[in-house]
Amino acid sequence: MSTAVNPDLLQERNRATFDPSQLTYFLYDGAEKTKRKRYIQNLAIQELSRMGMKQYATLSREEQYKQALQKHAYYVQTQQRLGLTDPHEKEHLFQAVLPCEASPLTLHKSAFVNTFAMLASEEQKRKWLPLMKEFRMVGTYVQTEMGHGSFLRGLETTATYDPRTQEFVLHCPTISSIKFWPGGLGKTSNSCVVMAQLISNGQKLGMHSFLVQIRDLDTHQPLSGVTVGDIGNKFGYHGNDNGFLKLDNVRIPRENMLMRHSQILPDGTYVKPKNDRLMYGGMTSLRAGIVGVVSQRISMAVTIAVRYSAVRRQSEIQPGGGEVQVLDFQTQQFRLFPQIAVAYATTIASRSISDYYQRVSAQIEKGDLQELPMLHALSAGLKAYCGWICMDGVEVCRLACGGHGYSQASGLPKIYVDTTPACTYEGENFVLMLQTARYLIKCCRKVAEGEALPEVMNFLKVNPGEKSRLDAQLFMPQLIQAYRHRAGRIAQEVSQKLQAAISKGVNAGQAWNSNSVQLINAGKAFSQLYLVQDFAQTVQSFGGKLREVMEALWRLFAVSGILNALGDFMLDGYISSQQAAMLQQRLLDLLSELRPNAVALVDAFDFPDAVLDSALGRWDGQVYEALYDYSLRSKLNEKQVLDAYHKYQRPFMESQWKQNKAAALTSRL
Ligand SMILES: CCCCCCCC/C=C\CCCCCCCC(=O)SCCNC(=O)CCNC(=O)[C@H](O)C(C)(C)COP(=O)(O)OP(=O)(O)OC[C@H]1O[C@@H](n2cnc3c(N)ncnc32)[C@H](O)[C@@H]1OP(=O)(O)O
Ligand SMILES: Cc1cc2nc3c(=O)[nH]c(=O)nc-3n(C[C@H](O)[C@H](O)[C@H](O)COP(=O)(O)OP(=O)(O)OC[C@H]3O[C@@H](n4cnc5c(N)ncnc54)[C@H](O)[C@@H]3O)c2cc1C
Repeated sequence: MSTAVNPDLLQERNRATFDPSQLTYFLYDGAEKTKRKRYIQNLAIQELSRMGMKQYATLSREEQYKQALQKHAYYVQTQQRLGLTDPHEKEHLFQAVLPCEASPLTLHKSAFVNTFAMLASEEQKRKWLPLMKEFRMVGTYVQTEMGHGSFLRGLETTATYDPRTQEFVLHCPTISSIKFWPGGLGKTSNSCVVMAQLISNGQKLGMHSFLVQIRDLDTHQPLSGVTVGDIGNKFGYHGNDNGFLKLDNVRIPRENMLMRHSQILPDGTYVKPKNDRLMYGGMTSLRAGIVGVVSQRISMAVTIAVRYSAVRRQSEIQPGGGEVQVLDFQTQQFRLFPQIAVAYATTIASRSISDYYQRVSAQIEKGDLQELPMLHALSAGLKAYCGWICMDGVEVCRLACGGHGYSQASGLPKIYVDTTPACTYEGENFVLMLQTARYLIKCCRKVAEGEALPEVMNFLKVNPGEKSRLDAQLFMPQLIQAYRHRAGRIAQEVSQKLQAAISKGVNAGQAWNSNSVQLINAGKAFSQLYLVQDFAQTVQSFGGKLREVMEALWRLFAVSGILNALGDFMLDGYISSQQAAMLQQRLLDLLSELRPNAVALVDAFDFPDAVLDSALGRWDGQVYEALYDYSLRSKLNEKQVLDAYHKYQRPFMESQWKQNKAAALTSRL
């Protein structure tokens, strides 16, 4: 394959008005850490290539599973070999080893060990953490059942305490109570944290967590009373053996209930937790982490689509003027540039929610639970909102690549099927957004009662007759104020509707359901406000040319967000028709302004080609060579005439021939 860089891409890189390495250093915390990231990723990419790893998309389900295990083992061993302790360095390595290739071992650390560490007592941690860390115990987080996932109080699996033997009896009494979906459960895990309804002394005590061994640690055979397996093929995520588990009166010692926050004493007495929401801590941590996962996915997808759009030439703008780069079409810019903005906005939000998570969990460790409701509302809202916009964005990128976007060679289907489950797992997005709305409504009540709010919630003190002062300059404070006003207005309006319904005698549940579409909108508006503010704050920390470009990108994010939900901003007359028309025009101006920097903005993400795994998104832009090479490697091309021709196609053809068969058997027309 040619080693030259495609001249269109070269030209794009030459015409950028800022130095993308400045942005790369921002993303990876400086020049030194960027160098280290590149070292770690290149090492892994070269070693894996020498180990003969195959392209994920060319493998069967079983092969994807096997290769993912092999790669995950390499990931852990390489971490140890290089002595990596920094979580970012581990993440860089992971990205290079398993880019969008669901591994059956992902849940071991992120959900099994982490949840265990959060919910177990010190004594339990001393006993089991070493076994988990050295992979004697390989585990997952087993919560969802066939019949219930969102509604945790509806889970049916029981853990009944037997004081005579000081054991819990774990049991799935019905078909709907079979645990279903947990990652790595089907074939890989020998242990798990199981969420089950605790029953002691005949009392139902709600959902609690238990450490349950499901397979022999040596032979890996399922233990007695355990029925476990893979759930079968899915939309994607094939490297992962999402599984089912049926527990049939399985007995575990009393010490296997995770006892940090609540306990069962030997005689069956229940000791309540200080706050029963602490049980959900593992989910909150993953939700915060998922914002980072989806931001990475959209960053990859938009890198592919923008680079490809710079080398793809199609149609003329001026008759006779020659074919243009498709990136020059306004419609292509309209589709792709907002996705670059989404990629940066969500990346920035993922950092701040992760910092906030760390801060609040440190407070929780010390027994201060004051900020837990805010953390829950924010992590749920951002997980849902970022999940949605990143998933939609990946598909926009795929469609913007035309026919080749539909080929696995583009890398985009692989990214999409890895992004979309983030809207479902760890809390279905609508369900989570309603949790965010629940917090907003509580805050609205506080406003009504004159109580103090956390600083970030002050936007809920809405000035009803307010009019926007936005003009063509698109000043930051005015744009941000538009989002504050809209988020505040929607939340207050739906809060008043709820109050009105309740005072008319409608029960609270009914009132909630009848207003839930608007409640979702309130949650979205709040989450979007968070992204807009956070992105703005980061942009202000940049200087020089980088600041100019990132300010334009931020404006595009803010303006396209308003235009996509124009009704929200205009319904109460906050934004006038003239202002709306001005925003429509300014959006188009921003597209032209950003055009020279589009490639530099995606180059700054610094994804190695092996991570993008895309014929279209290659650094050198040699897309046609790569596509052709990919086709030649299709398994169907291994033989010139396939067995299926002789077995099915030929007999079928012959069955259709009306003329004398012998005559038709001539080999050329
Ligand atoms: C540090 C490491 C980071 C690493 C990051 C790496 C990332 C790795 C990347 C990729 C791998 C990902 C691989 C996939 C993993 C998938 C795993 C799974 O899918 S596990 C299953 C998830 N299942 C759900 O999420 C169920 C959703 N349902 C629920 O959570 C609940 O049922 C909910 C919230 C919908 C309702 O809970 P209610 O029915 O028990 O209770 P109510 O009465 O509604 O709430 C009680 C109070 O508790 C609060 N609450 C609920 N959840 C809370 C929480 N988590 N924290 C704090 N408060 C909470 C509520 O807001 C409410 O508050 P008030 O009473 O209004 O004050
Ligand atoms: C790839 C993948 C990996 C997973 N990994 C794990 C894992 O490791 N461990 C684990 O335990 N689980 C796992 N799950 C399960 C996952 O957490 C659940 O599927 C998820 O929580 C959604 O629950 P559900 O399937 O019951 O959806 P449902 O709740 O049945 O959702 C169906 C519809 O009902 C709506 N709905 C439900 N409740 C409400 C409500 N109160 N208000 C309004 N609408 C509502 C939803 O919005 C949705 O549109 C995984 C799932 C997937 C797809």
